[in-house]
Amino acid sequence: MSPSPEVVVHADAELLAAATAARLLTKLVDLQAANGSASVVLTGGGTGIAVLEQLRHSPARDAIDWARLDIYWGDERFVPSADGERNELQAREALLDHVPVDPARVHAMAPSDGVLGDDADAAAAAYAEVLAANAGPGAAVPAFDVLLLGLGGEGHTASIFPESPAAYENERSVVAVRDCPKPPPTRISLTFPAIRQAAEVWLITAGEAKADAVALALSGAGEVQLPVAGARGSQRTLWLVDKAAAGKSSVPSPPRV
Ligand SMILES: O=C(O)[C@H](O)[C@@H](O)[C@H](O)[C@H](O)COP(=O)(O)O
Repeated sequence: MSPSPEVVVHADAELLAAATAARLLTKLVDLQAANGSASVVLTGGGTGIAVLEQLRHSPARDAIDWARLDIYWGDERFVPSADGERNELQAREALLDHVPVDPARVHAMAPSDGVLGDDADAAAAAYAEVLAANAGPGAAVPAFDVLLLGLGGEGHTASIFPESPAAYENERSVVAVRDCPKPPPTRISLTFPAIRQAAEVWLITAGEAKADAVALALSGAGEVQLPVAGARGSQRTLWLVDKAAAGKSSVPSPPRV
């Protein structure tokens, strides 16, 4: 696992989303130049979707070769495919339906009205198979280049909630989670072992409501009580936060504008 998170603080939520979009764009362009392709794991939540919207509007957007980008999700709400709560639907509206991605390289998690029916465990197992099919030799999960995550006020990330079974999962790469405190209650989520296969994990969060979780995570809280603390990349863990979310942490604030 990477060393302690690097923290970058931006003045406000809008600047955070714009700066993160610019950072992601440059990262993916560099990866494609070096490796011929790139992979990214998207997150749900308002901040994660705001980054995608900013990326859509970037004048440099098509510097990314969208056809050579593998796209995954860190978690999904287990609802019907047309339900606006779906992270995939929100990501498509924000960005993916506006750029020429290769549909075969967009790996969405199953909806509750798909071929697997309303069986969240089957949906989780199916996604684990997708990950394994796209992983390197002997690996169960691709070595994602960049894995984006959001943060809940009580410390959840992806759909790993405090003290939940998913927080204790050390074998499977994908699990169904139920009775989530953040609606909708049933979700599909990557687990810590899967998240930690990513070269870089970027945690993106904004707002005063996240300040306690940010401060606790940066001061050494455990991953079961505060799951975001366990979300580390194999090479790098980057926390991209706004000033309000950093308000209770001893991290340098952005320059006065
Ligand atoms: O599907 C989800 O809900 C997300 O994956 C979840 O982990 C989200 O990122 C956080 O709850 C932050 O959400 P906000 O950015 O909207 O606060």
